[in-house]
Amino acid sequence: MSKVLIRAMVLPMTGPDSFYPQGEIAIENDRIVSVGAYGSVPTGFIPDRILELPNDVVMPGLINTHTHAAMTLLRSYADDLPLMPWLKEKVWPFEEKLTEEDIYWGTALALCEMIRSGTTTMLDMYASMDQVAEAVLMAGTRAVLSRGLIGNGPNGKRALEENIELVQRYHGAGAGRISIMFGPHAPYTCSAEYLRSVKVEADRLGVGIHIHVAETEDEIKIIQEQYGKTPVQWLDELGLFGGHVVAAHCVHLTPEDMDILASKRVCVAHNAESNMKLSSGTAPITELRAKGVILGLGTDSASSNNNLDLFGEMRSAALQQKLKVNSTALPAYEVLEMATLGGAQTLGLEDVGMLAPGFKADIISIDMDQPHFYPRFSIPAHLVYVAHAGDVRTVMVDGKLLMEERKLLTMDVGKVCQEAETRAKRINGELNG
Ligand SMILES: CSC[C@H]1O[C@@H](n2cnc3c(O)ncnc32)[C@H](O)[C@@H]1O
Ligand SMILES: [Zn+2]
Repeated sequence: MSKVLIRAMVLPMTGPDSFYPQGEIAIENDRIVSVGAYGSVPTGFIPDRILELPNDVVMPGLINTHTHAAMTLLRSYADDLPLMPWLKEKVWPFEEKLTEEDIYWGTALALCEMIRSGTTTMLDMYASMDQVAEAVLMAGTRAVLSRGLIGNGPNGKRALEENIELVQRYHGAGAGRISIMFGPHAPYTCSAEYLRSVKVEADRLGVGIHIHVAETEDEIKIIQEQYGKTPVQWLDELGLFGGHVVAAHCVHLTPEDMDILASKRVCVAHNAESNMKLSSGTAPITELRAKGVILGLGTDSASSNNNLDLFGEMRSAALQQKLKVNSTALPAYEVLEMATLGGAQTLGLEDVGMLAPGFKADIISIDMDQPHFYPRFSIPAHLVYVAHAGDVRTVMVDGKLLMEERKLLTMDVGKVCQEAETRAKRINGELNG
């Protein structure tokens, strides 16, 4: 039994007006007991530990709703290309060379970076997902994991079996910190028959589906030529929607596509920086919000971003919508919601994304006693337009500290960086001499 009391400025993300300049959060084991102003802690709550953080803002841990964690090994390896040549000429040949251990260490590197930038939960899509799950269990974070399924390739059938085994082995692992979804890669890499069989298995096992959708104009053209429809219409007609689905990107949508996403309650993972870097386009986030679509933020991989910093991603997402629509689009609090509660809803996690009694104690603190945070007019604006990864001081998941005073407590950062460097350079040597 552990009891922790945090004293700080508290932004609970329970509504635009809720903020405690002198707040307190009481935590018992993995859950929050109370959140309020100084003195609000229930009588009889005797903490084992008090974290005094009067100059920090404490908020829910950030949620990355679309990534490929192990691709940290390809960071700054394949730049300045559009999606299809990037995948076909650079990324897929590199990925062919990855061993299971490479994927473990690449994921560990991603988790070091995520914790250090305040991300407590990710939705991942990759191969060798047992390795990813083990890295998550070691790091102590929360994760939703999906086996990436390229159905049209020679390994499509085996990959689907692996996704089924992943559910059986890891759904609920780490005291519920890990859950599993199916990960059909995209409508252009999976046939109709394959996608139907993924949906049958997802329904049978009671888990969701995570898929790239409508990311580029090339994709729209391919699907239009093959099926005479938009990717969203095509997936809808196949019956893929209706259960829990996370559609990553959704950059190129018709008004009818947006209505389908809204009516089928498809959740959208928005990846502003990856969409900019690959020159894919600007997603219609303001319109999707207006239609009531559930929205989260993702970084995509460290190969198309090239970092996993959700603070940077919040800023980019906001600025990009302002450029596309007008300066009132996507204000700071709404972006913060996408990175916290919206992310939790996107991943189907009911007890994270807010600081409230009964919620999981997934909490971060940001050191506000730095020149770039003065004067303190608006905390949400500071968090979105000013803050960066290096401002995160404390990270807690399930009531356990993963980082304190910027020191990682669950991982040996030096060892992880060394392993990643050696492994990435080995593959580069094999490919490029
Ligand atoms: C089969 S595992 C997942 C697969 O997806 C690739 N990938 C990474 N980023 C993107 C993206 O933005 N669009 C499409 N595919 C992407 C990754 O390299 C893996 O091969
Ligand atoms: Zn992706």
